[in-house]
This record gives sequence, C-alpha cells and structure tokens, in this order.
Amino acid sequence: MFPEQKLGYTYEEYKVTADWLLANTEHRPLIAIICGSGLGGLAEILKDQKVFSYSDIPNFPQSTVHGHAGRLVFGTLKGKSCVCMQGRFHLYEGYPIWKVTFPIRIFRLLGVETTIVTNAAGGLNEDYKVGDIMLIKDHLNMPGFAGNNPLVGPNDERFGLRFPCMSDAYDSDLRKLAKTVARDLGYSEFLKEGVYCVLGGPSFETIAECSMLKRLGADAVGMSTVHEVIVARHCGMRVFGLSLITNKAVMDYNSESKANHEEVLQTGRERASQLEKMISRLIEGIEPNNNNVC
Ligand SMILES: O=P(O)(O)O[C@H]1O[C@H](CO)[C@@H](O)[C@H]1O
Ligand SMILES: Nc1nc2[nH]cnc2c(=O)[nH]1
Repeated sequence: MFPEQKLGYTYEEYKVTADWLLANTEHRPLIAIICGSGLGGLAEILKDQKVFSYSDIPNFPQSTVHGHAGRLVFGTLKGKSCVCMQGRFHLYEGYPIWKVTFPIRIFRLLGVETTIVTNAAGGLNEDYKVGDIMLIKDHLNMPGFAGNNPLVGPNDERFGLRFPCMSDAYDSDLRKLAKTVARDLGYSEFLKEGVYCVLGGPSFETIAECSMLKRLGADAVGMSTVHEVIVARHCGMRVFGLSLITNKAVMDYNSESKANHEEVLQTGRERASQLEKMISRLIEGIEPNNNNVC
C-alpha cells in the first residue's frame, strides 16, 4: 500500500498563518502583489513597512531561487494597505502545487480583495521585444492539462466552488486601467496584451516546444503565476497580471542566443523603475470592493 498523500493544507493550518500575521502587524491589506524573478524591488513602493522573512512565518515555504528574496512586506501606498511577496514558489523547486499557492489563501484570510501577479517571461510573439510589458489577458495551464491543478483534492467551500470559472480570470477593468496608466506615463510603445503559458521548468524550452506553444496561441512563456491565479479566482479575488518580457524565446535553429536566468534578472533591473511607477499608479486607481467576492 502507498502511504496516503497529503493533498493540501487544512483550513485550520491556513488560519494559523493568517492569525499569526494579523497578530504581528497592524496592516490590513486589500491588495497583494507577487513579485516575479528580479522584480522584488517593487516592494520598495510601499511606505511604513513591516517585513517578515518567510522563515519566521508559521507554515510558510522558503524561497530557493536567485532573484526571490523570501520576504513578505506589508506597507501602504497612497494610504492603501498592501502586502507584497518578494519571492514566489515554483513547481520546479520541488514544492507540491498546494505549497506553491499557499500564500494566496493567506492573503484572502487577511482580507485581500485584489491580487497583482507579476512575472518574468520569454516572448513567443514575434512582435514582442525584450523589455516589453505584457498585460496578461488569459493563460494556458500546461501542468493543469496533465492533472496538476492547485484545486485538485477535496474542495473547501469556505474558500470557493468545486468548479470555478476561469474564462474571466484576468479582470478586464483592471486591464483597462493599466492601459490608461501606461498611456499617461508614456509607456504605450512597450505595452502589450497577450496570453501567458505556464510550464513546469526548470529547463527552458526547446525550439520545437516554443514553436508549438506559439501555434497554440501563447504570446509569452514562464514557470509560474497561473497556479496562483487559479487559487485567487477560486476564492473570489480580482486578479491583475503582467509579464515582463525578459528574453525572446529561441525559434530558429541557426540562432546563437540561449535563454538564461542572468539575462532574465538583468532585464528586470532595467525595467524596474518603470514597473514600479506603473504599479503604483495602478494601485492608486484600484477602488475597494467592500470584500465582496467576484
Ligand atoms: O515566473 P517568475 O517567478 O517571474 O520567474 C521566471 O523566471 C525564472 C527563469 O529565469 C523562472 O522561475 C520563471 O518562472
Ligand atoms: N519557461 C520560461 N520561463 C522564463 N522566464 C523568463 N524567461 C523565460 C523563458 O524563456 N521560458
């Protein structure tokens, strides 16, 4: 007989972590931000910070990837209370998918209404350049096709429905707002909108894989985000997502370029200040939702 496999945390385990955070900070965030690879500087937009190392938070997984600091930063932006993950979790780190998405339900229990997900991604769309910012309008969940979905296992109705809808995963009003913000900042030239595809990683894609993903309708490819978005939508949070195109996916057998994590982090550093400005303005424009689930 195989030992019984744990399929997730219990509601009580989520509560222990959320209650510990509520007891250790006065912040009551309505907005959460997840920083992608090399984008941890986004947390610097928050004032009156209260910072926790993941290692100090009960039940929290640890960051193991270069460019993911492993800190939870609470703070305010123009009077709005926010929480920011400097470091996310990925399947390729060896975490089961329910650990990868653990912080999302914690955010919900803290009272978060809107989650902003960011990531570094390879551009598959030929019109994309390195440094472009892609608003995510939809996703392709490749691990999900193989049964690795974060909602697998018993459903806890206290979080959400057994069969949540995903056709409206990325909030269209927030995307509209982001386009207005980008236009006002003079960023329209490098703003794109497209479909993000998640793969398990950690190896980057082969040329044949890139060509397949492009034909399937993906504009950018990465190793994160989608699992978080599914859990956030399951528990009724609004989601806004963006990908920084850190490298162009290699599509040509004669190409000399090779995807690498250093290039990913370097592009993040180069676009950091524009991303900070854009997300700050976006957050300024997000209206509270009276904790209504949507
Ligand atoms: O998705 P984020 O965490 O931004 O990071 C992306 O960049 C890393 C590869 O360089 C992978 O972890 C990929 O998912
Ligand atoms: N899978 C994948 N993840 C990335 N993250 C940043 N760039 C890439 C890429 O080209 N492929």
